[in-house]
Formats: sequence, C-alpha cells, structure tokens
Amino acid sequence: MILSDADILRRLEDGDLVIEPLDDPDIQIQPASVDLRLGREFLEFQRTNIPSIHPNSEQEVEEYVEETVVEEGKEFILHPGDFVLGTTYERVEIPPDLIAHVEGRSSLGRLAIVVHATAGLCDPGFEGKITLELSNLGTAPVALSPGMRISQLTFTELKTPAERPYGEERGSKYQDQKGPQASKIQGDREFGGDQ
Ligand SMILES: Nc1ccn([C@H]2C[C@H](O)[C@@H](COP(=O)(O)OP(=O)(O)OP(=O)(O)O)O2)c(=O)n1
Repeated sequence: MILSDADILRRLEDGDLVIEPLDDPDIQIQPASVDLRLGREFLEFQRTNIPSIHPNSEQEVEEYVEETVVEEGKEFILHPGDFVLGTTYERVEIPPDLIAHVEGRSSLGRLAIVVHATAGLCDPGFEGKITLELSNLGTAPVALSPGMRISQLTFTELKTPAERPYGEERGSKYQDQKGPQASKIQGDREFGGDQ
C-alpha cells in the first residue's frame, strides 16, 4: 500500500518516519509523496586520462570525482549530457516497515532533468541524505538552484517489517551519508565471507 498525505503526516507525527528539516509541510507534502529539496554539494566526474574506471578500485573512483559546493545564491548549471551526483537537503529515516522510492518531478522532467539514473530505492532502515543521480537529457543547459524542490519520495508499506533493516546489515555502505556519496561498491560483501 502506498502512503497518502494523511498516512505520511501520521507517520511523521508518530516519529518513526523522519524527514528533516520539513520547513513547510503544506508545500512539501503532496497527495501521496513528499517533495525533497536540492542540497548545495555536488560530485562531478572528471574527464580523466584513466583508460577505464574499475568499480572495485576505491582510488580510481575517488580520483574520478570532484566535489563542488555551490555558494549561497548561486546556481549549478547542468549541461546537456552531464551526469553528476547531488544530494537532497533533507535527511530521512525510513522505518523497518516502509520502503521509499526516489522519483523525479514532472516539472523538471519536462525540462529533461532526471534525478535517478538507475537506483531509486531507499531501504527500510536507511538513514541519511539521499544521493541524487542527476542528468540532463535535453539540449539546453539547465540551472539548478540549491533549495529548489528537485525530487519526490513515495512510501510503500511492507506486508511485514524487514527483519534485517538497512544499517543493521553488514555492508550498509551508505548509512548516515551526509552529502553526495560516490560509489562504495568496493565495500560489497563477498559471497560466503565478510567484507
Ligand atoms: N538514488 C539513491 C538510491 C539509494 N540511496 C541510498 C538509500 C538506499 O537504502 C542505499 C542503498 O541503496 P542500494 O541498496 O540500491 O545500493 P547498493 O546495493 O549498492 O548498496 P548496499 O550494498 O549498501 O545495499 O542508498 C541513495 O542515497 N540514493
């Protein structure tokens, strides 16, 4: 079952679902979702001389990305074909009986802005800011302003709460992330062993 505005408000009041800061619930809470704002930190990918990125090489992944922090009142220009990691301004805590989906907003989709390339799922138990996989599929640069409502989160109730919520599992690599986080696939658990 997908939560409606009334369900979302009830869960927020109960305190097990957390979205903070929720400065203006009247604006941010939609009929069956919550709009999340864009933070000011971005990870941009370098046009490097590395012949290829090996996902298992932490060093290559780190060399590949560079952080930009947009100053107060300034914009981040996302050029056609660009792919950057952004972050939500809000921090969330998803309780064990909910799963959250990161979705785009139609108004930005109509400008060819995509907020998640592939991964759009926030696990039961996840806590932290959400990393946005931002791209511009259009033909014109688009100015993104920190603080603008960039994405929306929907919530689905699980039939039974997760027995091993994210964060309690070994290998919950993105728990408590505080800004855009590059891939930590090097931290994947090996089958049949510890990570
Ligand atoms: N666009 C997204 C999608 C997810 N997440 C966060 C919330 C998820 O609970 C967490 C892990 O997502 P996945 O399970 O899709 O990622 P992995 O399988 O790579 O990570 P892990 O091995 O830690 O489960 O990352 C995020 O910040 N931004």
